[in-house]
Amino acid sequence: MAPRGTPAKATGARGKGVINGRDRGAICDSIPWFARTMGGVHYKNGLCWGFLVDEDSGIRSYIDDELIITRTGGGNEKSSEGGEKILTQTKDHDEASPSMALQSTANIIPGNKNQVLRRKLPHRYNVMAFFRIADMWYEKINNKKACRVRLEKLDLSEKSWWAEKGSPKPVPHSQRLTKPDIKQCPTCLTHHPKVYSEGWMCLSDKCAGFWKLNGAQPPVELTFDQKFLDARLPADPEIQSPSSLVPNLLSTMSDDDPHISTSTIARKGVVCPMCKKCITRRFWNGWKCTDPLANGREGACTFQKVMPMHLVSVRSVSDDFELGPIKRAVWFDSIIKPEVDNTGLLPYRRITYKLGDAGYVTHLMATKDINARDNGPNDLFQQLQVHDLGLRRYPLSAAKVSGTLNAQFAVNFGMPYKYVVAVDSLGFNQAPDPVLHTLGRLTWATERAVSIQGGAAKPPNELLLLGYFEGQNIGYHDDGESTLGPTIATLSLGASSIMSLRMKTKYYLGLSKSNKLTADDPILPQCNNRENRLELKAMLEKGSITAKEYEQAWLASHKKSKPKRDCPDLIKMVLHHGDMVIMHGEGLQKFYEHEVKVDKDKALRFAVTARHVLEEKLTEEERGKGVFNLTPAQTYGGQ
Ligand SMILES: O=C(O)CCC(=O)C(=O)O
Ligand SMILES: [Fe+2]
Repeated sequence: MAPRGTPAKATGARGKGVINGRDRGAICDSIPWFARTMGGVHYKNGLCWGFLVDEDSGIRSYIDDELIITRTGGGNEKSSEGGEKILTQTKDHDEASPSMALQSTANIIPGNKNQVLRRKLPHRYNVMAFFRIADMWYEKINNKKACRVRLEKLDLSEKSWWAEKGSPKPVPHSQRLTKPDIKQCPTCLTHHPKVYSEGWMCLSDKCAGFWKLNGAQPPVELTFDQKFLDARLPADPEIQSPSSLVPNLLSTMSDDDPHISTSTIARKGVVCPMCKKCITRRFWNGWKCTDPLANGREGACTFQKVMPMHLVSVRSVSDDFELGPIKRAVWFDSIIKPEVDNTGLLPYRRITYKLGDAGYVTHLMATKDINARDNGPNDLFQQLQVHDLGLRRYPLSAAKVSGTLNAQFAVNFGMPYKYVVAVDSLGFNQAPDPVLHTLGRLTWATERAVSIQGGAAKPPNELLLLGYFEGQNIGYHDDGESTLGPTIATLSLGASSIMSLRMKTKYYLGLSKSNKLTADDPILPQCNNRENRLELKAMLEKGSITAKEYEQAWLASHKKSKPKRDCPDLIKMVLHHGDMVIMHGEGLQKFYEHEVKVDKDKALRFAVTARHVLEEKLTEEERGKGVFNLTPAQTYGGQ
């Protein structure tokens, strides 16, 4: 469909745009009115705030210098014949009507893969201008009802930056046509504009005459009526945009504000004041437009904003009245009942949760005295903030949305640990004193937690330090099993958190996401439908049923068990400042997963995790990084 005046081939836009979005993750992090990593519309509190129109803008979409016509909801999928994406879901109610009633503004982000605009756009994602929803109606797309909107640019006096080079100045708003052709439906009596030049249609989804052209189904390809495209609502100075088009977050934060440096708002992205690129908060102490890790692929904008990192005290992140637990646990009634040992590792209380052959989780609970000793958790919490550790956020290795970063700030010392993030590791000889003190504590905890169970642990040769700003968590994951030894020890500092552990869904249900029976299903204790699974497996092994009969009986019994989707949490622990957790057993990472949720309004937490990376998989140089010699002061004896 090529309405009058639209060039057939993409031509150059006259301007450079107002914001440069390289990837969707950075856009969503930096622009408050488009914080949606999935889908084309950002809804919040009942209103539409932004539309992203990229390659799949859907059938009968339209964009020009002042107007956009798009869909508000539903999912797209490639049709079975391939090619054009088709509508697969619709919404019963439309989300655009409150925005229209309240005359709120919305913004448009076209991606450079958009074919409808036919303009060469300067960036991968581009921000246009403020628009308002001028019309809303229903159509049928792929035989499903879909809500459509027509948005008009708010300020018609200025030529749009994305207008074609050399295009004429816009006609003054006062001289514009104000109404398209409008007709009343003889059946439902509502009024609708003539949207398509092929003829007027009733656009009320409840009407018997809905979406019919002279009583018959309209063709799929339709052409917008030129009057519908030309009409503009009268100018209305009352309609104001609620925020700046180019967010200026930095102007709202004072360097002197002691509450801001690790706050939720301070880990948002910013728009570079020099080159207008959306930049995420990748660095512990601020934003840099060019990431040294990108090796020049990003251009060379020199903008950086370094935030003074105000010291967060243990007091301000600790709810405990006298700063620290006194040998007590919060009892969550975990499904796995713990063993409690008050004497074996004095002054710690040791709580161990056993998960059969898979392994065990030991929680060492610190005391007020442990925390207050020299170079103890209170000192370490402060020292880790004072030293420049090089903490930063890394791209998430399995990100669905390009540019998504791991939530936490990380730095890796010793052998490279590449499981969660591809972190470039520093040798232990570059580790500052407080980091070596944490290594001393974790080496002690690793050895003690395993030897008290009659085992022998390999000492750690890798340390990952994670910094959690306010509101950051780590979702369910495992720490990987192929390159790591079986013991993983973590020291918690600062804000308290809840660590939970559950069986991976694949083993809990015995079924993958794509409904395939899990091969070599271990049928672990606490898994769903365990008795029946064991019985069927025994029958299969005896040869009393065939593999096919097994599968059929298995699926039937699974369905009957009415399973929950995910395994309930088997272990839940409150990790206080100074506590250590030791996970031991390969099966623990293979069959189970863990998550940590930090007290949500607390400014800061560090988690320091020591692991043993298997050396066979590493190069000579990498092995050298894991060698360390602790001084007597850095060596910990459990006090
Ligand atoms: O924050 C924590 O206590 C645990 C972190 C963790 O699970 C990890 O680093 O893999
Ligand atoms: Fe982990």
